[in-house]
Parts: sequence; C-alpha cells; structure tokens
Amino acid sequence: MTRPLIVGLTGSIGMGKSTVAAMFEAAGVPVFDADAEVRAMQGPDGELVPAIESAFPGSTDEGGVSRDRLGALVFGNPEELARLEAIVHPAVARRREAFLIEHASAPVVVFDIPLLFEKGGASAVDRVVVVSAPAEAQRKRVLARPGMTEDKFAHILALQTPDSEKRARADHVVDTGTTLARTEDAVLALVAELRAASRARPSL
Ligand SMILES: CC(C)(COP(=O)(O)OP(=O)(O)OC[C@H]1O[C@@H](n2cnc3c(N)ncnc32)[C@H](O)[C@@H]1O)[C@@H](O)C(=O)NCCC(=O)NCCS
Ligand SMILES: Nc1ncnc2c1ncn2[C@@H]1O[C@H](COP(=O)(O)OP(=O)(O)OP(=O)(O)O)[C@@H](O)[C@H]1O
Repeated sequence: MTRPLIVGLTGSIGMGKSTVAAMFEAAGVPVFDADAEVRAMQGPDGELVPAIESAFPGSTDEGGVSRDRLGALVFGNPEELARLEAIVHPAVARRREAFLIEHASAPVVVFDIPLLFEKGGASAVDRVVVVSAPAEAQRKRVLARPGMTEDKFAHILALQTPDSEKRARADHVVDTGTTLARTEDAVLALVAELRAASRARPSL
C-alpha cells in the first residue's frame, strides 16, 4: 500500500500559482485548492460564517463573509489576522485530510497552499514547488487587479516570505516570467518527473 506523493505548490501574490495549479489539474493531477476551500467555507451558508461573524461583528451578511470588509479589518493588524487564522486554518486542515482520503490511490496530488512557508506547511509535504516570476512581472500583474493599490500590495508582500527565500527552499521552481506555453511544457515535464519519483518509492 502506498499513499500519493504530496506536492506543495506555493508562490507569492501574483506569481501565477493559480494558473500553474490549473495546468497540474489539466495533466490529471488532483489539486487541493486551499483558497477555494476558504472561499467556500466563507460563502453563503458556509460553515465558518457564524464563527467569523461572532469574532468580527458586521463582517458577514446574507452573501456570507464580506472579504473586502474582513480584509480591511485584518490586513494591517497582526493580532486580528491571527484571530482569523485560528478560525480558518484548522477547518482547512480537516478538508485537506478528507481530500487525501478521497484521492488515496493517485500517484501524485498537489496541495495548492499560498502560505506554505509562512505557516510551516512545508514539512508536511514530500516536495515543494515554487511558482516564480521576476518582481516587475509580479508587480504589473497585481497592480492590474481591480481594487489593488500600491499600499495594499506592499503590505501583502511584507506578510509573505520573500520570493528569493521561497526559491532557495524549493525542490522545483516553475518560471512564469515566460510564455504560458513554455510554462505549460515545464509543468508537464515536472508531472512526469513526480510520477516517476512516486513509482520509485518503496511500498509502505
Ligand atoms: C482576509 C480575507 C477574507 C481577505 O480576502 P481577499 O479576497 O480580500 O484577499 P485574498 O484572500 O485574495 O488575499 C490577498 C493576498 O493576501 C495573502 N493572504 C491572505 N491571508 C493571509 C494571511 N493569513 N497571511 C499572509 N498573507 C495572507 C494571500 O495569499 C494573497 O496573496 C482572506 O484572505 C482570508 O480569509 N484570510 C485568512 C485565511 C487564510 O490564511 N487564507 C490564506 C490561505 S488558506
Ligand atoms: N507564463 C505564465 N505562467 C503563468 N501565468 C502567466 C504567465 N504569463 C502570464 N501569466 C498571467 O499572470 C497572471 C497570474 O495570475 P494567477 O491568478 O495565476 O496568480 P496567483 O499567483 O495565483 O495570484 P494570487 O496569489 O494573488 O492569487 C494570470 O493573469 C496569467 O494569465
């Protein structure tokens, strides 16, 4: 009996992590999307809505959590952010365990975790893949998003482990500072390598 090779996929804001995660999925690798799970649990009738409303009164409405309102309360305030994380992170961990059980027979699975290094998850995966692009490309992508400001971008960057450190600690780096077609080729080659590594493991 073997379990899947667990690949942690991460990268700083705007580096192209979601795009690369979709490429893994298209190649047939099951992907656990931590952000999507958080959104679902914060959405209408989401399981975290009552706890978030009681910890942050006024931050939810009939549509679930207002991410803009909640973001304004927690980004820029480390204690408030920690209070939110204490509600959200254990629920994400439970969903991740369920995903692993569901895909127990896959050779490789990906955990798409934006804060893999920041929250100490790197030791819980077999391989770490970091998605990275030059700082200028990152900046252009992020500032093009609706509602993004220089200040908000600077603040989020300061909360995240620097890209240079992420690259240094990665087992594999996927470069997104190039064309989408080249990035896709790199992902396909990496998937083949990871599947081979999974097969080469001794049975548990
Ligand atoms: C505060 C919330 C509602 C704001 O949502 P919003 O849609 O405005 O922003 P978004 O989630 O896209 O985050 C923007 C950027 O901030 C980063 N970020 C989000 N949460 C954190 C955090 N706890 N620490 C550091 N960076 C963070 C994201 O990686 C992203 O790069 C949301 O980020 C949230 O619920 N965060 C707490 C849960 C969490 O840690 N999620 C991240 C991984 S599971
Ligand atoms: N070679 C490439 N690889 C990946 N993305 C690219 C590439 N070239 C351009 N892009 C564009 O860069 C953007 C990256 O956005 P994406 O949502 O994937 O980033 P992200 O890292 O998931 O962001 P966040 O952490 O903020 O959610 C997309 O609009 C994508 O089309």
